[in-house]
Amino acid sequence: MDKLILIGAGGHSKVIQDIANASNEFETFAVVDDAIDGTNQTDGIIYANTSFIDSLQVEHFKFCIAIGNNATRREIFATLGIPIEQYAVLIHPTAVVSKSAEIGNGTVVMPNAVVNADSIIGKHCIVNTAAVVEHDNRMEDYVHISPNVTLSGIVSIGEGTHVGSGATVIPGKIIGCWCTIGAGAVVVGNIGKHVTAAGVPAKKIVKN
Ligand SMILES: CC(=O)SCCNC(=O)CCNC(=O)[C@H](O)C(C)(C)COP(=O)(O)OP(=O)(O)OC[C@H]1O[C@@H](n2cnc3c(N)ncnc32)[C@H](O)[C@@H]1OP(=O)(O)O
Repeated sequence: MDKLILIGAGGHSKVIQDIANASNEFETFAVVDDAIDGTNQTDGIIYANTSFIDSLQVEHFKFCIAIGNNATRREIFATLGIPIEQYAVLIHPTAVVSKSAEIGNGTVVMPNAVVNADSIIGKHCIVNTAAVVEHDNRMEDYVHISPNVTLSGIVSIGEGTHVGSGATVIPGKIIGCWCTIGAGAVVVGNIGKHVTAAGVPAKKIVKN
């Protein structure tokens, strides 16, 4: 079993620990976070400040940036400098992932999610609980697909975009990078970069 180190100790990290426990492929060795002072051990897991990683030979461990915020995952990956091959792909045993799908290092696929044929998912993405990523999707790095989202066939999602809980994207649509799609939205047209869109059909939200 690979020894797993989770970076981040919040709610998202707890769900990832459950995935690691359920997978029989990983054992959680440590949870590190900038908010933890010093080092302690609970139930055989080390809880430590992020600087704990400096004392380790990273090639002996697998890592996961267990933080929900997409921009923060990108920043931490860049700051730590741990090679991408050391980041785990974590897939809950109840998730269904096509053999022809590709999933990048650092990505987590949560319980009951589905990733269908020939979809390509980037690095450090989150396919959250019961999300459906249909066939031939393209998802760049640092994307978060929230619980119960449906991405229909041949959807493309740009880097860092967050699709909110229960949203649906109809087939063939393209959503640019660093967008936020509101919970429950139905995306029926392409969406540009850095856009927040919500509603049915999804429309850009402009803040005054
Ligand atoms: C396990 C997990 O928890 S994973 C995390 C999943 N997280 C999510 O799904 C969150 C998704 N985020 C949202 O839906 C947010 O409401 C956003 C991003 C769409 C908008 O957030 P903000 O920018 O803070 O906008 P704000 O709350 O001020 O609302 C702006 C307007 O949009 C409306 N609005 C906000 N969210 C939505 C939505 N999902 N659908 C329709 N309209 C919405 C508001 O009613 C408001 O309308 P008004 O100007 O007429 O009063």
